[in-house]
Amino acid sequence: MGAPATLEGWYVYHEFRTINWEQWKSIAETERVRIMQEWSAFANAQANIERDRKGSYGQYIMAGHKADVLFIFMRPSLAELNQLKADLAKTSLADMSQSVYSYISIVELGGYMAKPGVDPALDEALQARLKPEMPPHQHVCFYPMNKRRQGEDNWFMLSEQERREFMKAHGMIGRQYAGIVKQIISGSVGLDDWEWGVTLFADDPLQFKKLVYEMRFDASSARFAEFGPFYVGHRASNESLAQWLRI
Ligand code: VOV
Repeated sequence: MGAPATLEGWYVYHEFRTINWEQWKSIAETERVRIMQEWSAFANAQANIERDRKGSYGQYIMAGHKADVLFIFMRPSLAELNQLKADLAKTSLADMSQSVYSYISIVELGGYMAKPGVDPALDEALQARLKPEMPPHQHVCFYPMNKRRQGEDNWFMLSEQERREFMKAHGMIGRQYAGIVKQIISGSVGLDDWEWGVTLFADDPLQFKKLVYEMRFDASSARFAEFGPFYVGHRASNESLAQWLRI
């Protein structure tokens, strides 16, 4: 036995924030407009970096009490994500909000996704999955998860063959959602509190429920998966974020 080979791509930083509404309402309209203009410049700079294929960026408005907004950043290095954390903190919108949750991980693919005899660094399709552009879908869903280590249900004590079979069945369910739900699986063992971060993208949020529920009945989730909190939201352009915040 031994750890299976994995392929890693960009580091991922999910930043969840809530707006300090009292403070936001207490400032002048002109100041709110200035803050949102400043934010748009920040977000546009992120979009340019994405266009240059040096990272990726998404901004979302979140449902429920857990967070108001989610910013997702991907970069080649952790140090770049740490710089981004500071750049974000220096914006005026950061002064009007606070971090309520964050998640650090790295885009991960099973090593057997590599084509035999082909250098993964030269496989363009693989590289596009390891360094993904933020999918354009209208909705996002994030949750962290572990694979169980309990009695008979210990994922990490299975043989490679067994794990492969479980993941094959898992992949078959996922494939039925091709073009409907896109997943970015990021590994976080040694990086954050759970073993993986799951980020799903879909135009119709109902499809998150359908997919996650269907997977619950598959052994790889039914027997082995443990889940953290779920976050769901919709994609926000600079204009729609400003509109959402308008008093
Ligand atoms: C959109 C659907 C979708 C599709 C097509 C899909 C396919 C695949 C394939 C083919 C593979 C294996 C190769 C690899 O890439 O590693 C995986 C791998 C993985 N998945 Fe997945 N998954 C999906 C979706 C999908 C969901 C919704 C979840 C959350 C589980 C749930 O119950 O809530 C998930 C989890 C994972 C994890 C944690 C891993 C890594 C496990 C490990 O031990 O390595 N995944 N996944």
